[in-house]
Amino acid sequence: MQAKADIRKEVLQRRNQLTAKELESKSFAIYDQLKLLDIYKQASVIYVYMDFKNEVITKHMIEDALCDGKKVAIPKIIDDIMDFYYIDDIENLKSGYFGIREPDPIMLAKEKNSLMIIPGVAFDKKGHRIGYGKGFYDRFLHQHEQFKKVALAFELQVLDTIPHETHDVLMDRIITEERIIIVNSTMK
Ligand SMILES: Nc1nc2c(c(=O)[nH]1)N(C=O)[C@@H](CNc1ccc(C(=O)N[C@@H](CCC(=O)O)C(=O)O)cc1)CN2
Ligand SMILES: Nc1ncnc2c1ncn2[C@@H]1O[C@H](COP(=O)(O)OP(=O)(O)OP(=O)(O)O)[C@@H](O)[C@H]1O
Repeated sequence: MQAKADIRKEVLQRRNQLTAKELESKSFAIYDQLKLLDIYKQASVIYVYMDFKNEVITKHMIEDALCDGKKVAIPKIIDDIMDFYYIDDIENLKSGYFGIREPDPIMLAKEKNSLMIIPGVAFDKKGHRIGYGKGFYDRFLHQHEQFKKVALAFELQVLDTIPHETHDVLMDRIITEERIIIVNSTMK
């Protein structure tokens, strides 16, 4: 099996080759599927990343969610710890960690069992995830076990199997532009 670092490099290289048009259309297809899920429709709060580089675009989701009256919480890294803060306007995000747009750390989000929309570099069908290698999501999710974890990824990011460790937290669903991978069928 390939080492995590090799997989990260290879998948990022492939994801970087997507054109702006492909990014848009695939991201819309993913958002369209997410919108149909009961867990999304019923969520009054969503924890979601602000897309950067060639991640699945979340901008429209954030704008729609705020418009629909959902509370939206976005991650920010402070002293090497990731936490989530509510935002009321996407325009108020500021360039932070590695240039990712982050919220002002004013309203700390403290939900325990909300829906979390998770980014990543590579996934496998069993719900394993490789991120940028800093373990931010793993650590956060270990401390917040009750979140419903829905990952967004392009099909090119889903591999048959990826190396995993005991501290890895599994995704419940992975949505790509082609399918929804159900890892945890008991999640409602
Ligand atoms: N949109 C988004 N926000 C997020 C995350 C994420 O994956 N996506 N995170 C999830 O943890 C946290 C930030 N984690 C990060 C960890 C490392 C690097 C980083 O090293 N970036 C370098 C190298 C990338 C590469 O390997 O090519 C860079 O961007 O130059 C960036 C973000 C919190 N916010
Ligand atoms: N629950 C945890 N507690 C303590 N350290 C952890 C935990 N999870 C991950 N780490 C550490 O964080 C580092 C990166 O972990 P890993 O390679 O799993 O990150 P990743 O999932 O690719 O990245 P990220 O979550 O930032 O997107 C490793 O050194 C790992 O030991």
